[in-house]
Amino acid sequence: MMKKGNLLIKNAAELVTCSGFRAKKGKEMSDLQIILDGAVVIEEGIIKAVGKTEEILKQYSEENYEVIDASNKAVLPGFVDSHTHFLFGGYRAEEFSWRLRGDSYMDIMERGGGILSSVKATKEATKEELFESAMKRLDCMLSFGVTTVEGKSGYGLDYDTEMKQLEVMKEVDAVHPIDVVSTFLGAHAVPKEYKGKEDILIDFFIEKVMPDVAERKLAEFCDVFCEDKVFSIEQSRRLLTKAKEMGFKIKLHADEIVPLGGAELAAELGAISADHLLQASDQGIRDMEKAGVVATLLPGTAFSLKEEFARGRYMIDQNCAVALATDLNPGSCFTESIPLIFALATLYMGITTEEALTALTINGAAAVDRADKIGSIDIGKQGDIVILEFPSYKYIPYHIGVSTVEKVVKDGVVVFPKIEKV
Ligand SMILES: N=CN[C@@H](CCC(=O)O)C(=O)O
Ligand SMILES: [Zn+2]
Repeated sequence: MMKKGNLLIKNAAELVTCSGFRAKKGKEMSDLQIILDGAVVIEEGIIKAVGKTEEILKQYSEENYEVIDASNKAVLPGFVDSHTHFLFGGYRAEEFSWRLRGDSYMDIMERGGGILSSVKATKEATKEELFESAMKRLDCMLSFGVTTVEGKSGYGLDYDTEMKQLEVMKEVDAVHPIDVVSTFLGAHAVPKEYKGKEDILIDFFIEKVMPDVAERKLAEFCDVFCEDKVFSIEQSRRLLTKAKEMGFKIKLHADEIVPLGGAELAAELGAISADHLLQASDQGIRDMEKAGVVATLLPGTAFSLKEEFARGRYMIDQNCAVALATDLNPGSCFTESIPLIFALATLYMGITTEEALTALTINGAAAVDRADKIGSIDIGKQGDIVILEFPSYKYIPYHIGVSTVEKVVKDGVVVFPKIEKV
């Protein structure tokens, strides 16, 4: 059980609350609900009061709390990185250089590399090795202000390795300050022996793996790589429909490389989010808006694969709720960097700084179905807070690619920088 703190943060130049308890759509994404000279009180890890410093100090005595003076600093909700594959064995640096020389991501996968090479390395890795490397990646994310992360299995594709990934994710969640939301992504790639027999693999997940994952509560979400030459719309529909019956919430890797209709399927099935969406159709975007599916965009991946970015501006103008995430993985996007995501979203996707901040806080929370608990500085939510070294959130994309985070608070406790006792 992580420690829960009693903390009072006062004199914040900007207290950027991002206030809300559900995903923000379209124009709502620009409304950050900022309190100038703001203060926030956290008791037992939960936000108790939010307001102007003067008002808060009339009601709450500083001597009952650890106090942080945030003069000349902006205070924001902790970031929610709602799409990652942070737990994996091995690396694929060689593949990166193949891509630089012109090989495509899908070609590398077709010839047995890509995801399948991470599957091999993850099968070979011990639980201890997976744990150690995952903890290191989460430490890096924490330094960027991430307080909740979604993590997927999918580098196993067999019973034992999928379970191993999910079990280690649970162990990491128990000891690391960042909260981990787990997703079962068994249907992430097709091993050689299942080529042309994808339906049999889907049956295997439905019958043999998912019931145990559900019973052992190893994952909250079920996801699928719905893509040409991976899993079809029909196979994805079958898998996710069963997943819903078993109590999983659902997500899709949708319309990343080919416009297959993944966005439409996400809306039809009532998915919590559809992710990537580089090739999502106008109809798919309209369907997602109507069905309230969060569009999770991963600009780091488009950048790393040298693809056109997803149409973030258009989606927001169509009144969608957009989230942004790193997609940290060993292949298509090996980065934990929130500043990089901010830079790409604002400079290349036509997304404003305000919208990007919403996309990484309350909408990230909505993408993991936790908008009632995290993603904003509201009374009753977890005391997950980021303090910048600068007086305004506007410095985040302006200081290009560099972290502006000075302190991170999780459940009312300062967890970054780590205070080493001497
Ligand atoms: N596109 C599919 N899956 C991952 C990549 C995983 C990998 O290349 O290892 C993604 O979201 O980008
Ligand atoms: Zn992914």
